[in-house]
Amino acid sequence: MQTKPFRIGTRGSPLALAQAYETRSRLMAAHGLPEEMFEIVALTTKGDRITDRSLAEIGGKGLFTAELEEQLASGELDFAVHSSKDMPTVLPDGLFLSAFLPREDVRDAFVGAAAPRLVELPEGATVGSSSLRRQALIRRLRPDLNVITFRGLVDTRLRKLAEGHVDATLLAFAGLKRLGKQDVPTELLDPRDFPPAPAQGAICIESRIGDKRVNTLLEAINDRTTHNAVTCERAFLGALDGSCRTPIAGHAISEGGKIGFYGMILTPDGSRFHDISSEGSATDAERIGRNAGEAVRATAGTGFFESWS
Ligand SMILES: NCc1[nH]cc(CCC(=O)O)c1CC(=O)O
Repeated sequence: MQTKPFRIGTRGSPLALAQAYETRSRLMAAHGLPEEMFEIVALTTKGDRITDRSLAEIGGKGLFTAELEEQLASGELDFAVHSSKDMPTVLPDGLFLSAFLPREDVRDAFVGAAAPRLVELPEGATVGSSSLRRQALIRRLRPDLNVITFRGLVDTRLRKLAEGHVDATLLAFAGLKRLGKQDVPTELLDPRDFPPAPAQGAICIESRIGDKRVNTLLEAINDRTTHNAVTCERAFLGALDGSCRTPIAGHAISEGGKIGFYGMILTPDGSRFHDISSEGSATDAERIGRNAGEAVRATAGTGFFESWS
């Protein structure tokens, strides 16, 4: 008897679709299944529809995931493929992140029209970015620059750059690579000066807790090292992220059973920041991240978070 195909939920953006296709290919290879066993279902989310305001303004990360999660919970979809970076730290009851694909390059890419490197931009040049973290990190390194909010699909942003709306922009290198645009960056930013967003560069799969058929399928493509690193980074974010208005960076490297973590919070103007390094056993990934978040929160004090809101 022919089994029903798995229904894979995704956003409809070119990046999201590329990520869903990559997931399907890995599942086909891991299980020797034909393409017909997977049906890709693309949904338009609220985050995709509203492109003229910053995410923090319109309600944060859940905007990209709510519709997919409703259809997952109702059984309309079997699993959903996401950029881990876009996932809220708290998921709806009954859903979990069941698998992570091997992580892509975590670095932010600088795309400069006026100069190839961030440090070489002329004084007062305009940089477009939608991310509070990137905006704050740019201002920290280059307080003279004019940083503007700049949302939309990768192609839209690159077009606006080409048309001269801005002198430079920043994008995740991972996303550019997945779109075949690895040659677009004029500089790749060092994660020590420019730490990435928690979970940047990692594709995750969300499914129903207790759905044995689906979770067994997904387990085969889970990358343990990525799972550990992203779990640590998300725990850091979870310990800090009350409002989604705080610029937060976090990067964990998991290797040989160990995990090393570096995290940072900044004021939106980049004038003040607190950072933390910690390490431990990879089996403690979640605790290492959460402890780092609590420690940095305590060092910063409540005044730090209230100083700009
Ligand atoms: N919110 C947008 C988003 N979510 C994930 C990525 C890139 C891919 C990734 O980090 O895995 C991007 C685009 C960007 O930041 O340039």
